[in-house]
Amino acid sequence: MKTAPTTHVIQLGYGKVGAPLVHLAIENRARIERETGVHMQYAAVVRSSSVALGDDLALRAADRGASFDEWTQRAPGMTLDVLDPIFDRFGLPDATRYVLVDVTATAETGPLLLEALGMGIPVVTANKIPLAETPGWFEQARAASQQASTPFRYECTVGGSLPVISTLVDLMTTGDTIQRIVALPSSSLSCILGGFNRGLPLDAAIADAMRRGFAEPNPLTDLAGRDALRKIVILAKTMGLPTSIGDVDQEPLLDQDYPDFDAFQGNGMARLAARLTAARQPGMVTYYVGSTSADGTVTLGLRSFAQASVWGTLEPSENIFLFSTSRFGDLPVVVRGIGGGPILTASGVLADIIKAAQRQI
Ligand SMILES: NC(=O)C1=CN([C@@H]2O[C@H](COP(=O)(O)OP(=O)(O)OC[C@H]3O[C@@H](n4cnc5c(N)ncnc54)[C@H](OP(=O)(O)O)[C@@H]3O)[C@@H](O)[C@H]2O)C=CC1
Ligand SMILES: N[C@@H](CC=O)C(=O)O
Repeated sequence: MKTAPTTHVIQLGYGKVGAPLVHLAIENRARIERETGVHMQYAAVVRSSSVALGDDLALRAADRGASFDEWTQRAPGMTLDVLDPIFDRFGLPDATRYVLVDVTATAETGPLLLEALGMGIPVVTANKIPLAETPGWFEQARAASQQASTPFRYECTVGGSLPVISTLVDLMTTGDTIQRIVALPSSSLSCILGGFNRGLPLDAAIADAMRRGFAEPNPLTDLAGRDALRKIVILAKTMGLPTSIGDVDQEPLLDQDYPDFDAFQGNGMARLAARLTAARQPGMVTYYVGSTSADGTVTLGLRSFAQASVWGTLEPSENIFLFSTSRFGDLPVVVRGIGGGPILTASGVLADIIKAAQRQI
């Protein structure tokens, strides 16, 4: 029987999403190979200052739960030096198949991901920051991917594991024209405002979003709408719009910048609760909603919808994306569901790794 070539996974990040990702990949390895022909091994897991090399380590990590202690100090910075020990051990990328996976929450990985794409190494990312916040990054990544047919997959940057980017790309590549996307893209804000809409106190709704793993490492990123903003920018860029983060007409959710979450608790929390209470109207639900239109208008802010509309049927933490297109006419294509959270996001990243290993762009 012909043996499938091995795809070596280099994973940046081993946090709330990264840890379950290793587990899912290892647990489902035989099934993945049987059903897709992709034989996957871990080459390395890289953290902020340490690295664990080799599939055997990843295997033992999966056996032992979420932590393993065989991390060694890694080269500082985020340049190709970080990957050198991996290439020394498993071979150079021209002779070895790799997929580079970013499940960190930092801009630091951006240059390395671009270098990898330039070397023909497929990139999978759930990290929105380089795509949305680093000027020109998304356009460079997409060009590098298209020029050499190197997969660049970022499904989980928007809507977690929901098929949002793939739906958008499929609509566009088959010649449909996207007129407008309206979206509730933040799982945290859906959880928080959905809970609040149903009468949960704001602090309890925020605690729920954090407990369920929706929040970013700094939860103020979600509460200030920055994470939702990143997602709307990624949708707009995927539509082919030249949108930068500063171009979005954003209604801020918080009354001021807070240095950290502790500083927000207390007065900040009370002021946000008062604002959301004031926005309440009988028979309506209020969410933090983004939209991106073909004419280049991109907006984000609090919007109220009739309880009797699809918005009134959303469960707290559900995302919804409504794509209005020329072909679909009056009835938009709708993608909705709970896509965020560590396990679901990890499953979406794993699906992207398999597609990248199959060279799906
Ligand atoms: N939670 C969710 O529902 C979803 C999350 N995402 C995205 O997934 C990503 C990961 O989120 P989450 O797991 O919660 O984040 P965590 O903060 O839990 O984990 C981040 C990981 O990145 C590592 N890291 C930080 N800087 C570097 C660096 N320079 N090089 C290598 N590793 C680094 C950290 O290392 P160390 O362990 O040393 O601290 C940590 O392991 C984020 O970008 C998030 O937006 C996307 C969709 C949904
Ligand atoms: N913090 C994000 C996680 C997924 O991207 C969110 O709340 O949606």
